[in-house]
Amino acid sequence: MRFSLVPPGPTPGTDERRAGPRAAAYATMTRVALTDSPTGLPSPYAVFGRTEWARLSESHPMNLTGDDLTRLRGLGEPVDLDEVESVYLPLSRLLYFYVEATHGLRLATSEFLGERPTRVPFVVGVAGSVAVGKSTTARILRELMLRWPHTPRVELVTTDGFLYPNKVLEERGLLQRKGFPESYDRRALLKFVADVKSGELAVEARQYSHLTYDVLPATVTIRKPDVLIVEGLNVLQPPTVRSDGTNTGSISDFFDFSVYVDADLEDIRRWYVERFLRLRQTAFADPKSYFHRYAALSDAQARATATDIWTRINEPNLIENIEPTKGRATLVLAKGSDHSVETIKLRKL
Ligand SMILES: Nc1ncnc2c1ncn2[C@@H]1O[C@H](COP(=O)(O)OP(=O)(O)OP(=O)(O)O)[C@@H](O)[C@H]1O
Ligand SMILES: CC(C)(CO)[C@@H](O)C(=O)NCCC(=O)O
Repeated sequence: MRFSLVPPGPTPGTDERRAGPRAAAYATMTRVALTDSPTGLPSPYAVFGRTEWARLSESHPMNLTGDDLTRLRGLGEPVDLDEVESVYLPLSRLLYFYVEATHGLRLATSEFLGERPTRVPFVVGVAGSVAVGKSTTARILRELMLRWPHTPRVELVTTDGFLYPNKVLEERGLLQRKGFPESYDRRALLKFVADVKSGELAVEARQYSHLTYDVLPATVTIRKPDVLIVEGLNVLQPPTVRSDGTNTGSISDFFDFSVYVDADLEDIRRWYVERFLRLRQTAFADPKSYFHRYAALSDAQARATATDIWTRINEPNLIENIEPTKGRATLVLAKGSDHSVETIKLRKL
């Protein structure tokens, strides 16, 4: 890696302590970045260990309580307050800077065009595999943003609501491809995000039920939020060119920031299977659950069923469609086998 790509900061081990926590974190990043270039090309990411990253929250107060976290945590997600403080609080601070800077850029465009400036919703994408914990990540980020000064309106929408109904998936032979890009009404999703971003007063978001394993008839109205978080497997998919030469467009074109929640494939598979085992006592026990028939399975049978669903559907989707979009994210949260975030990669180039 060329030296010029290393960000300005104190020389490691010399000015580090004197220059404060941010500089110390930079110094660590520099050391990692120098060894993080397997292709020989400069990596666009600065890489932080959790301790170094934690220092970047400066002295922002942690105002999320244990009760808040219990409400936000997904099934089987062990995220604790220490993780919120060391991983998500600095990220919330960074996002605050991004929101302000993006608004500043828009003001410049308005001034150039001689138009009255308007506040455009800031859109954050959260991507990653099924069962990696992205819904919890999205919910925690929302909660921290809600605590910013001036209490912004932050809405969270999952792309699951834009899956085609099971009936349509069945007709198209896509029921075993749920979560693959073609199983979503991508045009409706794109229109939804574009409408929110263009300042429409009220935009309808479709909803999904994991209980019935289908989209819901009722929509939810999104009214001019300051921040919109869009969480889903394939939110970072690039646009593609149709056979007639036109471009499909992509919701990621509307993102101002994106997060990819990453972990080793074996770990995610294990989390998926363990969650499936736990769901037998909770969601599957409900007769309305699409998976109710699985509630009575033994551990071994449940493991086999979950592994089969994972191997046929979710794993190929991760490998073919989700993982390849990782390099498009502004920030990658890499989890260790115990589910906790170990490394944070922030796009700098
Ligand atoms: N079959 C199911 N029945 C009921 N709830 C489920 C079912 N599958 C997943 N869930 C719950 O729905 C939420 C979203 O699940 P989904 O598989 O979309 O997760 P995800 O966003 O990949 O998960 P995660 O939040 O773990 O990344 C999770 O909190 C999960 O516990
Ligand atoms: C709804 C999705 C696609 C994404 O959340 C996922 O949870 C899912 O249902 N995948 C299909 C295979 C499975 O049932 O796990």
